[in-house]
Amino acid sequence: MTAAPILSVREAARHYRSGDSIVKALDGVSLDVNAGELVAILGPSGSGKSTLLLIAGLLEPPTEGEVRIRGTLVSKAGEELGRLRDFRRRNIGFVFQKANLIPFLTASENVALAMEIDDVPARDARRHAERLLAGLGLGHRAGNRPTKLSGGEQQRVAIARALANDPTLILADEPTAALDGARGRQVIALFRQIADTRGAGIVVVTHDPRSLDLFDRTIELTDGRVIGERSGPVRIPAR
Ligand SMILES: Nc1ncnc2c1ncn2[C@@H]1O[C@H](COP(=O)(O)OP(=O)(O)OP(=O)(O)O)[C@@H](O)[C@H]1O
Repeated sequence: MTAAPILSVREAARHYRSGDSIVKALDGVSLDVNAGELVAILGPSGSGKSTLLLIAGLLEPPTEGEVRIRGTLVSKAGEELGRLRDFRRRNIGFVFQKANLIPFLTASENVALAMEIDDVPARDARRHAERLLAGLGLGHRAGNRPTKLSGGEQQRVAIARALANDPTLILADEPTAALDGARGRQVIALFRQIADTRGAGIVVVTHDPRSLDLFDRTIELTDGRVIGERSGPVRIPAR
């Protein structure tokens, strides 16, 4: 028997009313992501990339369509998502363009907090946070506050925080936008490693063509619809 995809979005639409007109932010998009897969979402500004992540991440309900996580129907049109808060915290890790760390907490406290909210005892949470940070090459930074960290380091702390509850699905919205090319690639390489070693399904919205060779698949959106899908890593020709 083949396992159900980690994430399955079916015919998802999200329409917003804007004055007298309707904005079709998403207009019938389907997407499956399997364990260990790293998928890129590409598309021009306003094409619906963030909306797709919000729906996949159970932060917004679709206006039409449904979302399954590991085969279980969790979100569909018109359903309230408040009841899924715990489910979301345990199963889905989010990484955003800005790291959004809490400025008065150290790196390890920021990561530990994600576990303490989930009732992990503080000492265990701190120990696990330090292990995660060390695994991301930040062991020496665990005691630093965010202002003492570079942009790339802050983003790695945010990734450690997203990994804290060992999610099966990780959703990242332009996580490398604030980073230079080399640091951006390091972040995507980290996602590649996490997909390979933990079997997480990972979806990354990106504008950066330079790291596309690290992805298993790219999906291109325009005007809320999928206009292209490519399997297999994109090989970037040497210049
Ligand atoms: N809450 C909202 N109310 C009304 N319109 C919205 C809302 N959220 C998004 N939209 C519209 O839906 C469309 C898709 O937005 P979305 O943020 O998903 O695009 P995006 O591809 O992520 O863009 P960007 O690359 O600029 O972040 C846009 O036209 C946007 O203005």
